[in-house]
Order: sequence, then C-alpha cells, then structure tokens
Amino acid sequence: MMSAREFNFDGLVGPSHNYAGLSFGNVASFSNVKSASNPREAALQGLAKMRELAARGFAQAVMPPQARPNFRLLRRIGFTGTDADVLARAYREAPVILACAYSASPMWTANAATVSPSADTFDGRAHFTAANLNNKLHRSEEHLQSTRTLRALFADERHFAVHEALPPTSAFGDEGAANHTRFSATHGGKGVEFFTYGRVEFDPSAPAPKKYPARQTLEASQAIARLHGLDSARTVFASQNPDVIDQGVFHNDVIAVGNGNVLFYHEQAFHDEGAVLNALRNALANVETDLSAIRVATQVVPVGDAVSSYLFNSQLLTKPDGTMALVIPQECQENRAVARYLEELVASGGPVDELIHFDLRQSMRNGGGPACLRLRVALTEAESAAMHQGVIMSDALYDTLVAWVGKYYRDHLEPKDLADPQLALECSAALEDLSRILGLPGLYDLT
Ligand SMILES: N=C(N)NCCC[C@H](NC(=O)CCC(=O)O)C(=O)O
Repeated sequence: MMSAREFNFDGLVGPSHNYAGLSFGNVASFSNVKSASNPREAALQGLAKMRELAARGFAQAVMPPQARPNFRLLRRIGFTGTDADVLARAYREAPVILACAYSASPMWTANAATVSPSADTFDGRAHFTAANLNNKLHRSEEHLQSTRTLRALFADERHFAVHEALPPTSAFGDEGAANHTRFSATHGGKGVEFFTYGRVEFDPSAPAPKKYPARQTLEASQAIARLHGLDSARTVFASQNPDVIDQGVFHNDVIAVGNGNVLFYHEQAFHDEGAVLNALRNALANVETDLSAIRVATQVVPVGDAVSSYLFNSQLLTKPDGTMALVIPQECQENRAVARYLEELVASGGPVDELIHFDLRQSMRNGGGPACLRLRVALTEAESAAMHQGVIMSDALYDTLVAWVGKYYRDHLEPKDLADPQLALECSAALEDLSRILGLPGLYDLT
C-alpha cells in the first residue's frame, strides 16, 4: 500500500462574492438575499482557514476562482453589444440573471467535482468528474472552468483522469463531493466510496422531497462510480432523507461527514439509517476496517440547529498522531445545543479530540461552511509530486494572496454594483494577475 495524504483544495473566494438569493432550498442563501457582501473579507476569511490548516501540517492547496461575469451566458441569451452594453441591459431587463452571471459560487469547491483516489479505481489513477450543478442556473456552467482547472492542476495522464461533467439534464443532476464520502483505514489504502442522492429520476416511487429540490440523482452517482471504475463491493449508494432536504439539507454534507473509518451524522440524515450503516459495515469489511459511527440524536441537536449552525458541514481531519480534529464554523459555538454537544464529543474519548473553529461568516451567509469550501483529494507521494505545485498553500503564497486581495477586492458589494462596468474590469484584472501568481498562464479563457 502506498502512503498518501489528503489535500484539501479550498476555493479562493472571487472578487464578485455577493448575496443574490439564488439557491432555493438553501436557507441561508434565501434569507440573505440582496444584503451587502464584503468580498475582501470573504476572501481573507477563506485564506485564514487555509493558512492555519497548512501551518498545522495538513496538506492544503488553493482552487482558483472563476471568471466573472459570465459573458458567455449573457451573450447566449441575447444580450449583445459591448461588454458594458451587455451589463447595462442585463441589469435593466434581467437583474437576477446578471447576478447569476456574477456569482462567486465556485468558491464552494466541494461541488466542483467528485474525486476517487487511485487506490479505489480500476486503472490505478486518481479520477475526477466535474459536477454539472445543473439544478441552479448560477452554478450550471461552473463545470466548464472546473474541468479546465482540474486538467491544469492534474495534467499528468499517467496519474490522473479528469472527466467532463455528466450530461446537463435533471436525470443526471450532480453536485460533486458534497454528496460523496470516502471511508478507509488510511488515505492510501483501498476505501469504500459512499454516494448519497436525493431522488431517482426513473423510479417515481423512490423517496423524494416535496418542498425543495433534490439536487443529486441516483443515476448521476451511478454514472460517476462507473466512470471512475469503482469496485461494486466497495461502493455504497444511499438515499438522503427527503424530509431533511425539505428542512434545508440541500447537500448531504450539511447533515453528515466522514473521514477514515468515522461517519459523523445526524440520525435523520438518511432515508433508511439501519440499511446505510449495514451497507457501510459490509463494504468496509472488504477492506478489513470497522465503521465507527458517531450518531447525533434529534433530541440533542434538532435538524434546524444542525442546519443553522452547520455542525455537520465541518471538516473531519486526521491529525499526524491519528486522532481527528473537527473544523467547525464559529456559528457552532453560538448555538447552545450544538456547543454543548461538541464539548461532550471532544471529552468522550472517541476519535474526535479537538475542535478548530473559524470565522467564515461571509461564506456562511450564502450557505457555505468549512466543508463546502474544500475539495478533498487524497494523493500518493508520486501523485502529489506530479500535480501542479503553484497552488500548494504556504506562508509565502498566503502573503502574496492577501496582498493580491488587498489590491483588487472591494469591501462592499450590493445588487446595484453589478451594473457597474468597472467591476467587470476589476474582476478580469484580478484573475489575470492570479493566473500569473499561481503559475497557471493558460488557466482562463479570457478572450
Ligand atoms: N454544501 C456545500 N457543499 N456547498 C454549499 C454551496 C452553497 C451554494 N450557495 C449559493 O450558491 C448561494 C448563492 C447566492 O444566493 O448568491 C449553493 O446553494 O449551491
């Protein structure tokens, strides 16, 4: 077995971060619609998390933001003329679509792709499939740049395979790693890949939410398992509980997180809790590993508190000594039930013995916690040497990026600012400079 480390690729928040209320079913996004955002603070909060985790010895990298506004989208739906014409008319006639074209949502890299480490795949390469995110207009074109970025970072085809997104239709609704968890004794050993979905396109009798959309289908999850060449004996598919989707659990990573052999989850997360645990235990038996399930009861933390605090949208990270730390948003400390639960958790003598909390309020107000902001990529030593090195977080890169943010980012953005043609120019200047900083000259198609 090869030794491997888990890199967390955190999304660098882009300069157009704003609150547009675009995600029906995501309570935070909906309730902060049209409030003023602070893109500079958002980016600095994300960078502070990256620096701190890197300083503690976790493998940390940065995923660059995407070009905004998305002129391609605006022009395709009939806005013509100069860029300034396009923006002015879109603002007048379709301000919500303009907000979609400006969304900085690629910051939530848990939705960028699904990743299967090389230990799990048929050809011994690490496989990536960009998520089509076709449930929401503002996220539905992210996969184009995500594929391009992943191919730039993981270019060596001897080690990596980067697949295009699934067909962009509701049958294949795919939200990437937010609905995917990998369990294994070690990052380098064979693991069990666990896919959760909210709906089955071709089985109308399958559970499905009534109020809010289910963004991931079983058909999409199965397609990814096929593309990545996963072994069916080590792959588990499970239905989310549709009732919690209707309470704001728009991705499974809002109600469960896994790492190593640990599943940390809310008792209401799955449609059939017992069947999920059994299936995971059986699959893990194939890699001689026991599941350690940490179950949180509704009585202790109601679903509403889990959703508002983002308790489960935490990162569960294995520390060098083998114990685990839970990376949580500050909101968890502010919720009494959750704070009390967490105190007991770390005192319980179980696998989680430390809490690391961050102020990620700018992202949280759009429904993005610590786990949304990162894409996990477990890499062997040879693979990590083969990936692009310019995105690995270090003190030097942190300092450079903080200065870069200071140069290009505004500290206040509200809906009317999206009509300002200057904002578009600032965004493109920032990204041009960033591609140089990261050593990725062809990263963006800025033509
Ligand atoms: N759970 C995970 N992994 N990711 C969180 C994604 C949050 C994102 N919010 C938004 O896209 C809000 C944009 C706005 O309203 O302006 C979404 O709903 O897709």
